[in-house]
Amino acid sequence: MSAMRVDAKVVMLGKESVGKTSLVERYVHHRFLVGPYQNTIGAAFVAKPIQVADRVITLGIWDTAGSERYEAMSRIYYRGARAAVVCYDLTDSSSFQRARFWVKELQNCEEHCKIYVCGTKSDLIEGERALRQVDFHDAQDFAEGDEPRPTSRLWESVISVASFPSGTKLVERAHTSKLCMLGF
Ligand SMILES: Nc1nc2c(ncn2[C@@H]2O[C@H](COP(=O)(O)OP(=O)(O)OP(=O)(O)O)[C@@H](O)[C@H]2O)c(=O)[nH]1
Repeated sequence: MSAMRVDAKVVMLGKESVGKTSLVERYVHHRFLVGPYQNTIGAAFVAKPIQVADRVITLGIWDTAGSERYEAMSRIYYRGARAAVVCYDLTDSSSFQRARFWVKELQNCEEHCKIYVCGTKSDLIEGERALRQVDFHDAQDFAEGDEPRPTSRLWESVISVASFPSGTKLVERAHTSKLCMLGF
């Protein structure tokens, strides 16, 4: 059996339970899994063919485990990635700190990797704004930041899909987020 050809490697990074697997499930299988949370062990791989202009390319998506216990392993998965989706949970400020960690690391180690910062679980704050622990403007400032190489995009809400002057897009809901916005 011949090995599958992957045209672009994409890696999902972020603290445990932020919703990385849910995003991938939504994108690849158009579903949101309900039921007890099962943490990813090591990493999971899924291939997703997408149409870009007149050709089909295959994304190879590595969904890494968020637990710090697997941190060293996650480094293996982001090596050579064309894009990284760094997720944080809008209701968990510590997850945003963790996202900052991954963004910094990618900026230092993976020069050619496009970085997308994605706030998840917006449905939780829709009914109760007080649950929000990560300020929108803080996330936006960070994504557009003063780093030598700023992140490519910040997503907070797929519904508003607001466009910012820098071209930043916002997607906030794991249920509806579309990784196809990666722009390949
Ligand atoms: N309310 C809500 N819950 C979500 C959302 N996305 C994920 N969850 C829940 O959050 C929990 C963790 O989701 P996962 O997708 O497994 O998180 P993960 O980042 O892959 O976690 P690790 O595998 O530990 O790294 C699960 O119980 C999900 O159902 C969302 O958008 N809204």
